[in-house]
Amino acid sequence: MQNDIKEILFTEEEIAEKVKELGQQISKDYSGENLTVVGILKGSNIFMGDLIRKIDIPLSIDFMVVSSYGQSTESSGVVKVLKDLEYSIEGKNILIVEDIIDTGLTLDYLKENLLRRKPKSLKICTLLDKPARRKVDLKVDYIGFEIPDAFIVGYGIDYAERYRNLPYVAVLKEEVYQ
Ligand SMILES: O=P(O)(O)OC[C@H]1O[C@H](OP(=O)(O)OP(=O)(O)O)[C@H](O)[C@@H]1O
Ligand code: HPA
Ligand SMILES: [Mg+2]
Repeated sequence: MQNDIKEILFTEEEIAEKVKELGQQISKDYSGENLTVVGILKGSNIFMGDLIRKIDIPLSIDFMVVSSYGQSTESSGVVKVLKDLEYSIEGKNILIVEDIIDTGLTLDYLKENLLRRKPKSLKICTLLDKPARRKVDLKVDYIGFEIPDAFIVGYGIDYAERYRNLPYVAVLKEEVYQ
């Protein structure tokens, strides 16, 4: 696994520090409010688990499973919903948690989809933001790190379902997928 890595962008320690900062900011911003954190699986699995343990106000969690990359390093442009939320979000403050925003197509679709369900508010938190590849305009409320235009793996993020268990965020060697 490690042999396929070109460069580590963020170590376990750097990620932990950033997640703590994000958790503190979110706790402050939602203090006294209800909060439902919606994780977008599978990629957000590890980030979401770490983040909610750094948020020290009462909250609920729910998940959606969506996929658009499959076995590729390019978005198919079609967001497939494999599992929907369990609960209604009407009248609730919703915080979407993503691992990475790349073209923005996944979140553009999800935002529209969730707004139709009439939440009280809808915000987005992502660990990684790759603005160079954006295809749609998107407002992101909480960003961990901005990253360069390269294919990323680790800390929940995959290539063809592999590398999610790497504890750091890294750039995958091009020869692995070319
Ligand atoms: O901004 P975009 O170009 O839409 O890319 C971001 C999305 O792509 C990845 O999901 P993927 O479809 O790979 O599913 P996964 O979370 O199961 O890996 C990632 O987890 C985001 O949800
Ligand atoms: N790596 C893995 N999955 C992704 C990426 C990436 O850089 N961008 C969008 N989905
Ligand atoms: Mg993926």
